[in-house]
Amino acid sequence: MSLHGAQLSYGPRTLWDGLSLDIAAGEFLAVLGANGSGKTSFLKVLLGLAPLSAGTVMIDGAPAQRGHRSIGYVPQHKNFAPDTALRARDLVGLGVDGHKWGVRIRGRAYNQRVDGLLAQVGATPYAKIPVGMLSGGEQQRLRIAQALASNPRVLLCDEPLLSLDLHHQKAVSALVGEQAKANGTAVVFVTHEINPILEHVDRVLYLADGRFTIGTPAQVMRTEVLSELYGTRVEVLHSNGRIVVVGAARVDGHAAQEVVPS
Ligand SMILES: Nc1ncnc2c1ncn2[C@@H]1O[C@H](COP(=O)(O)OP(=O)(O)OP(=O)(O)O)[C@@H](O)[C@H]1O
Repeated sequence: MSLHGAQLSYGPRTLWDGLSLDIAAGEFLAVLGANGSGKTSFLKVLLGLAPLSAGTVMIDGAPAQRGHRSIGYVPQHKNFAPDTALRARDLVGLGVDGHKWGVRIRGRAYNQRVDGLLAQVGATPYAKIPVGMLSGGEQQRLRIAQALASNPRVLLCDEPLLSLDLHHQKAVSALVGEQAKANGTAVVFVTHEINPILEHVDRVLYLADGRFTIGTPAQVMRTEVLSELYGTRVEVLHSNGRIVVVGAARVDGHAAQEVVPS
């Protein structure tokens, strides 16, 4: 997956410009930045849903386009309607490659694949419950299982940890990290909070006020680098293996994160 000289503007506002980036197979890229900095728009470009204003974007050797077969996508969380007539395992089944097994053919391979995915996200106990009756976090785990189902070459995740408790944040992060390393999936993971995924992240793309910086977490998550990016003093503190960005409220969008753990 690669972008070359990429620019995205909406009217007079440029979200980013001159963005060139190769994301290798097996690489885990975290996309960070304040509300409105263009994280979701970055994913939309990769999905072929938002055209670049300049530059090129290639996915798996072809220009980004809607419905690309190589892509698994975990959209930003929205709850299913309470009366959605789809059981948890059916939702995950929709992600299993229909070209191999067919959605209607519930053969052994299909069932084994769905069972394995449900187990991986800890969803086995509620496999037969309609999705609209599940909690936000339970629904989110199913969406992740669905996105992984086709063993995609590229996995795009938009704030997938938001409605998860700490235990499931860790489990899902590990699952996505393993998908990258064991299966060579290139992962782009949009998040406000780097700490739950820190051990899996290879590089960070940090967006701010129409500018960006790219590098390893150690290169990017530094006081000098983020202060330069924001054009204002931002402190990056390292405490008990956690990274805390302290600065103006607009810096990372979550005021609560700006409290240094004691
Ligand atoms: N289709 C569009 N037309 C015009 N402006 C848009 C469009 N899509 C997004 N924007 C604007 O671009 C900016 C970036 O939006 P985006 O959703 O990418 O931000 P984000 O970094 O994902 O934010 P958040 O953390 O709040 O989810 C916002 O100011 C948004 O209003």
